[in-house]
Amino acid sequence: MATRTSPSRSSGKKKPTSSGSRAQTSKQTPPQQQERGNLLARAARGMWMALATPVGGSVRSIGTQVKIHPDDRRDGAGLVFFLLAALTAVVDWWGAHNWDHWISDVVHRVTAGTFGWASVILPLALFITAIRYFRAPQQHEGNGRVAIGLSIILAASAGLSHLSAGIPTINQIFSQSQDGGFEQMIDSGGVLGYLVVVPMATLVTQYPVWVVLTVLLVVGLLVLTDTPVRRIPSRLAVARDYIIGEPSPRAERPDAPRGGAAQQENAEYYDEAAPKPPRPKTRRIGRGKKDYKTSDRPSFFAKIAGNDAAATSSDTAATEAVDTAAAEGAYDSSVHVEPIDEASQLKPGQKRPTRQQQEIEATKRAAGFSGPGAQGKPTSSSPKATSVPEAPAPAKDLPVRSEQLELSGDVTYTLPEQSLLPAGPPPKNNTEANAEIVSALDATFQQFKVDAEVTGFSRGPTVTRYEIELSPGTKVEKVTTLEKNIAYAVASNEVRILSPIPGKSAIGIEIPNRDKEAVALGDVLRSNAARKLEHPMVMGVGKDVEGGFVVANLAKMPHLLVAGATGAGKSAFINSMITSVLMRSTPDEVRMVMVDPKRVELTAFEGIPHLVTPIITDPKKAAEALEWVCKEMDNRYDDLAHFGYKKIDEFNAAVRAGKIVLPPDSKRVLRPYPYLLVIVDELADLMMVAPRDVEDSIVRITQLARAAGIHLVLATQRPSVNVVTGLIKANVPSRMAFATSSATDSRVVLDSVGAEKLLGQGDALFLPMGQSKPMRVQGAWVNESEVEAVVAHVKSQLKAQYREDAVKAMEPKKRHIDEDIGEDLDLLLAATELVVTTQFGSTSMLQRKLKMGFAKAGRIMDLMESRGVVGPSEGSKARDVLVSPEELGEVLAAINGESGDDASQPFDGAAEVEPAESVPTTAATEAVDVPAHRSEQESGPGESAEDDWSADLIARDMAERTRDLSEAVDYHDVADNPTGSEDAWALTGR
Ligand SMILES: Nc1ncnc2c1ncn2[C@@H]1O[C@H](COP(=O)(O)OP(=O)(O)OP(=O)(O)O)[C@@H](O)[C@H]1O
Repeated sequence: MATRTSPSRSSGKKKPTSSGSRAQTSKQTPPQQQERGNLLARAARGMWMALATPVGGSVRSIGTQVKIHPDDRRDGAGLVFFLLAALTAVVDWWGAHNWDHWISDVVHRVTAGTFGWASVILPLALFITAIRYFRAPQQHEGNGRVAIGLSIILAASAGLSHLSAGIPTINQIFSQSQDGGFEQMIDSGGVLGYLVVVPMATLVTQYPVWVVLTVLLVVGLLVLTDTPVRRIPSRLAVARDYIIGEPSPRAERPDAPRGGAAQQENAEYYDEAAPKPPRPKTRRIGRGKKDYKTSDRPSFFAKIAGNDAAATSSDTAATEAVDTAAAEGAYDSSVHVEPIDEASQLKPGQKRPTRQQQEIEATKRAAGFSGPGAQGKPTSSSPKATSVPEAPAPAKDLPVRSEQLELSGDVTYTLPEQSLLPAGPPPKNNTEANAEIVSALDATFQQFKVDAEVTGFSRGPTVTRYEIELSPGTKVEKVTTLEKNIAYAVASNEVRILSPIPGKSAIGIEIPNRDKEAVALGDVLRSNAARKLEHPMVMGVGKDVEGGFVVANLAKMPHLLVAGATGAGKSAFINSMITSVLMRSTPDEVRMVMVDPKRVELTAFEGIPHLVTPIITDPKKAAEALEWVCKEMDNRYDDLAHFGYKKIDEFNAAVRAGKIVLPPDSKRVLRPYPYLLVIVDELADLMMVAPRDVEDSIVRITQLARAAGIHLVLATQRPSVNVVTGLIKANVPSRMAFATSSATDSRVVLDSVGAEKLLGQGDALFLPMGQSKPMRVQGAWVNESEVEAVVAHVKSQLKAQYREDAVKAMEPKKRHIDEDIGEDLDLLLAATELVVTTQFGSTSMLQRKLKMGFAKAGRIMDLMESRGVVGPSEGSKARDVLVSPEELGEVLAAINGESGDDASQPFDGAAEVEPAESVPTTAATEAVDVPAHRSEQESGPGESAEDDWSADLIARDMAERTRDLSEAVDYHDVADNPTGSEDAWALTGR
């Protein structure tokens, strides 16, 4: 029944249902249509890109191959301009407008109607634009220049065409027949020509207009080709040489004297703050090698076509000289921050923010405000951005450093051009988001009846620091206790309060920008701060909270710890660091060892000539590499001691000056030592494999290597005390903390809280050696295509020549395993470790712990006896253990056949060693003696040695953290922090 009634019921409701479904259908129609529309648009776009991508690829492969990261490509737009160029060329150059076809007619009327006779240059302009889109879409500055140059040329040409046609006016044009009028427009300067000429011609006579437009045309050409007026003769010479196919004689004068004409010409590229005019730094490396010369030919043609790198090198290749000024004095301290005001002109003791204060005062005066220092309660005034972030410098060469190493051989090594690192977008100064925050802060102060006001702010790329001034008699704590309310008012939980801002009688409130900006590495390296430094180890760090550029000298740090949670920006920082060094140093000045256990972060740098060994990805080999670095350090020290120098820079200077005289029978050729930069991208991976060896090597290197020119950069995403041990920390004085996952991690890196509140993506606290408080910076960013371009340039100059001894040091060691051990090596190692660490020589313990039978345990015990690990059997009693835990590593190496000539010998030191008096009891003590050679294989399956080891480390970690926490509480008490919050920014630095 139910089955029968059901259809009737449904039929009874058929009408409404169907209408309902219709209604539903009609309701769904717009989204469906929209979706279909989206799909169609996506499909069309996909097809267009499928066409455009191969065209773009082909254009990029012509001449000097250009590599551009897929994210940066603009092939779609490039193809549009390319097709437009082709269409206008067919119509306006090859007379297709006479074909009597509506398409050619429309195109001709649009182009010639707009530009008149100047439409003949339109295809060229469109073609140049297309090429820029294909080959240099990321060079915003260059593209802007080309667009401006082309616009000026088109406007001036249209104007000149209109002049030459006798300046027809609108009346004349339209007084004739309809067609005739438009034809006259086409035959003169088009609409554009009319608009350019007629206003001028009504004011003055024709002749000055001719002059103005001709000058404008020349200016357009100069802008397009990026040619300063002074360089016109040299550019013309290059153009002539290019046309007649002769190399420019200017490029072939590597010994051109300093300060020569060419150099002076270059000087105009630099602002006055730059210490020296730019020249490409060229070095000669490797005897008998091919002579690499920068070709002068591409020049301005290359500039237009988007190959600015080649063009700039050709501009500057005219000069090469060997600088002789000595090093040390010219070098800098470790960190330089580009002041955003005229700090350099301040008198000693004068406070830096004078200009800011003046500005604020001016603002206040304008608003009728008398400040708290003057008359009590502040009235409202509109705060201004107290600093104007520095605009990025143009992409030009850096000045050549005064110290150039005298290198042997015939290879001319040219540093990468600055244009390989394009400029970033100009910094924002004062945005709507800032104004909103200012009013939110003021409202909060009013709400809580605090006599304070926002008097200004300095905007950095990631955060803005708002400056708060208090009325006399208002406690600072009234503002600092409002931290949570301020965070609520500005809808951000990342608020930090600095009380006071160092060097100012003002409280700083740092609030993240809603409209953040990236900091391009190119801009940092072209900043005045970087230009002033000549050291090859100077790196672009980023920008500080006030928008000033921060650069640092890695050699002065002298070792750096980089830490932060995953995704916080460590790898980006390391990429920027290596790229900075590649931009500024030849392989003979800086050599590098790169350890990349993650295997992906540093691969882009594989094969660069600065490398001493191929990039090391195996953590075990990395431990060996660190040992090699220790040996290299020892060798350098031997030389320093032998020749009586204290520092490698002094030794190098003496070698270059020929002051070091070798004994007559010596065959050695003395050469300056390059700086050695050792980069470890994940320290934790190394510490897992061989904690003691790695720690030992790092501590040795960090303690001594500075004078030997060896510098370590250690990065880790696990800044816990078992990775960054107390010893490592004590010897690595400079720190770069990206966002950490906890305040404890922040304390491990910086000895203070603060890093856990960073925003990620390059936001960092930088604590260079000797500074008491960390500085907040936004790390410099270099994208993959920029890295690729720099690496390609460097590799094109020279192939990597790895150091044989370094490569050999990492080859697996030959092992001489005793025959009587046979297959039982792993068991013997595990048993030795067990017996020595427990100091208990019992066969039944071996049976239990290592899960082996009685016969096997007896045999292993005999093997240990024959190697002096345990004494002879004493019946049912446990055997004496003759090796102390301190000697375990040595014994294991001997059994493992790793100790060279003595490998096959039984360990014979045991007899002289007193058995350890007691087994270490506390976790912390045990952890110190944890053997370096444990592995899963070596430990028994039931009670894994790895587990023991982890437990030890956890115990150590706990101990350290407890100590840190207690210190934190002490510090907190001392620091008069009424908020009771350990996280207050006021406490972040010591
Ligand atoms: N300086 C920066 N400017 C802008 N964005 C950045 C910056 N640094 C990092 N980022 C962004 O953050 C992402 C993660 O950065 P990065 O790979 O360097 O992190 P990480 O700390 O090395 O992480 P992991 O330890 O997992 O490798 C980058 O892909 C990038 O989008």
